[in-house]
Formats: sequence, C-alpha cells, structure tokens
Amino acid sequence: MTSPTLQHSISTITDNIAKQGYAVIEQFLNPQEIACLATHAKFLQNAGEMHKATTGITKVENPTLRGDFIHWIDASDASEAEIDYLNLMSELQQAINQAFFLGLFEFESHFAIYPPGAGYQKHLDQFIGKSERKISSILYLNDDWKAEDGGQLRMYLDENDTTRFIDITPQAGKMVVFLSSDFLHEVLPANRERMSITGWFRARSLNS
Ligand SMILES: O=C(O)CCC(=O)C(=O)O
Ligand SMILES: [Fe+2]
Repeated sequence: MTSPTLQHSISTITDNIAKQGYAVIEQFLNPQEIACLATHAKFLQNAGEMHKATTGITKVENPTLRGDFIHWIDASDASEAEIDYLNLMSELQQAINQAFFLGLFEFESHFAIYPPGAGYQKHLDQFIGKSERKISSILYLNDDWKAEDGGQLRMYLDENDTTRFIDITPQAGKMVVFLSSDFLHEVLPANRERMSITGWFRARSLNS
C-alpha cells in the first residue's frame, strides 16, 4: 500500500518530468530508511564489494572521467533495505509508465561511493548508439551535507549553452529523476566521501 507522502512525491516527479524533463524531490525516503541504505553501502565497502566503476560499452576504467566505486544491486540477493528501495522504484516505474506510455521497463541500479576528490565528468547516461536507458534516478545517502562540502550534481539545462545549469547538493533523502537522453550532467569533486544509489529505467532493446 503506497503512503500518501510517497504518492505525492511520485506525482511531483511525473508532473515535473512532463513540464521540464527532470524532478528534484527533497525527501523521497525518510531519514531512517536512508540510514539503513547508507549502513548497507558502508557494509559493502568494508566487505570489499565496491568496485572501481568503468565507462562505456567497452567497460574501461577511466579515473579521470569518473572516480567512483560501485556495487550493482541484485534483486535475487538483496538486503532488506535494498528490497524496500527496489519496491519503491517499482512503484515509481509504474507511475512513469502510466504517465508517459514508455512501456517495457526494466530497472538497473547500483550503489556509488565517491572518495574525497573524485568526480564524474560531463556525460549523458546513454551509451553512444544505444537508447535503452530512458530515465535516470539518483538517491543521495549523505547526512548533513553542506554546500561547501562540494560534490554537487551539475545538470546542464541546455546542451548548447554551458552557462545554464543547476547545482544539486547530494543531501540524504534527496532524489533526482531526469530523462536520460536530454541532460548532460557531471559530479563535482567533494571534500568528503559521497554516497548514492543511481538507477536507470530501461526500455528493452529490440535484440535483447
Ligand atoms: O551521483 C550523481 O549525482 C550522478 C551520478 C551519475 O551521473 C551516473 O552515475 O551516471
Ligand atoms: Fe550520469
């Protein structure tokens, strides 16, 4: 059963995507749920389960492009906190499908930890020539994040004008959702560790 708060967040997301292609929700999950996910991210890190992220279809490590460590969430082997997250994202998926008729969705997601100083240079979330990733989502897990900690997600609002962007602080509980094909974005380096879960809703490709 969906809570009224979640229902409200979900309709804010679909309304804002329809209006401007992206949505920022300040408190998508409550502090307790975020704390469980953050604890799980630290557990994965301590267990050596976070791996250097790669970029592109060829999966090359490119620390100058991105410096984060990731762990893909596997529904068949998920912790309680991960299952709660996946259930919420499944509700969001249904709402997005109903609003935009995008259809045939799958969801893939990973934890990401950026050590201090690491970022992710300007990119699009679709691999060149591939467009299965339709919607990107990022949920932040960082308690008490201040603007001076850095680590903002910089979203470019016009691909032809790099002076038009918004900076989003990765504060715990905040969720950003956007059309994967439409927004160049980057992660600015932070001066403290930065944790998140990134997810993509995909349309099935014709050959999969
Ligand atoms: O963590 C963020 O704010 C963005 C991450 C990102 O762009 C990605 O993983 O593709
Ligand atoms: Fe991205």
